[in-house]
Amino acid sequence: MRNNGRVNEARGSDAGTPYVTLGRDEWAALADATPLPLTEADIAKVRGLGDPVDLAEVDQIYRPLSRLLDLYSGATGALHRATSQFLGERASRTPFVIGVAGSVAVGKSTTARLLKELMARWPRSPRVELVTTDGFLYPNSVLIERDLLARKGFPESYDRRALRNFILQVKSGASEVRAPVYSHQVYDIVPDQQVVVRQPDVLIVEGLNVLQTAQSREPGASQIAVSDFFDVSIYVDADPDDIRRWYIERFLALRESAFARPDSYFHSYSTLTDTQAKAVAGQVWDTVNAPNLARNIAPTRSRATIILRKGADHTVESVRLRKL
Ligand SMILES: Nc1ncnc2c1ncn2[C@@H]1O[C@H](COP(=O)(O)OP(=O)(O)O)[C@@H](O)[C@H]1O
Ligand SMILES: CC(C)(COP(=O)(O)O)[C@@H](O)C(=O)NCCC(=O)O
Repeated sequence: MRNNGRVNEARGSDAGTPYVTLGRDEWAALADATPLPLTEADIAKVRGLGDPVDLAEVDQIYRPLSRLLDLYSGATGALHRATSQFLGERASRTPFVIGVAGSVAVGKSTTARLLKELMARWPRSPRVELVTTDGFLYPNSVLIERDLLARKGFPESYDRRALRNFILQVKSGASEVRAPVYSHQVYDIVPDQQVVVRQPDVLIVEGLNVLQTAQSREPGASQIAVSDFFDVSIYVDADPDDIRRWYIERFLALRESAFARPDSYFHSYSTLTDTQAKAVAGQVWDTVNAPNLARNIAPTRSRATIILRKGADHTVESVRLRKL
């Protein structure tokens, strides 16, 4: 295998799994020689609250990832053209679709936003759109009616059919597809607001449950899941104890920023002491987000094409790449 002018032995997959695991340095060496197209100011714009991602992390982790995705995008396009040729049809435009999954507070949004910026700077300047699945959560009124408000983020709290149809339409090349919008600030779907996606070259779909399979238990349910439309998927992974800590630290920081605004659903939390805020955040984590991670999200990790494993300081320690 050629790599930056060097020749490596082909790596075997990890015993009993379809993955090969690369340590941080080994992974970083796989970037090509092109310079990082982002500056510290670009990174500051996409960095999520509490996520310390910096230039070194983007250079060592995200630059090789962008290169791999560029290769995958080219190969997927070729496969799509082969299908069209076989069918005797003119190849239609279809976006390359990437799923980004992982727990609440693991930093998926930062990963997805960084990829958007990097991919938009590929030589052919593709149009990259990013959609988060929170827009497909049922409104609070519906969640209350179904006794699901304390399960926000669980698979059943989403309108999965609408999300699936949204991706199907974008992938089918529809000229304009609309998605609802969720506000963390008001903790609900925003009425009368939509995001409009117009024939992107790349679509990134980011959310907790994007790697779920179809719910075959539901009578009459479609056997097609959102994940069936992904050309590549990325799972952002970390030790649940670290994620719990990040969640609580972010809650403490939000208390002084987002929660302090009067329109915040959590405005009453803005006056909590540190001890009280830690207890509230810990309780939300333990009763909602931790069970969702254990029951619904973590079991989907083994379906991802790429697993980014973060250490306690949020930096990526290793990358697992599906080889088989
Ligand atoms: N209560 C909140 N108020 C305002 N912003 C929030 C709140 N909770 C989360 N966020 C922001 O929403 C985004 C998504 O958060 P989350 O679903 O936990 O995913 P992740 O941390 O993996 O990106 C993050 O940028 C986070 O800072
Ligand atoms: C909005 C979320 C469900 C995440 O949505 P996603 O975009 O991942 O589909 C999550 O951030 C959330 O608010 N969970 C509810 C529990 C909590 O307040 O932490």
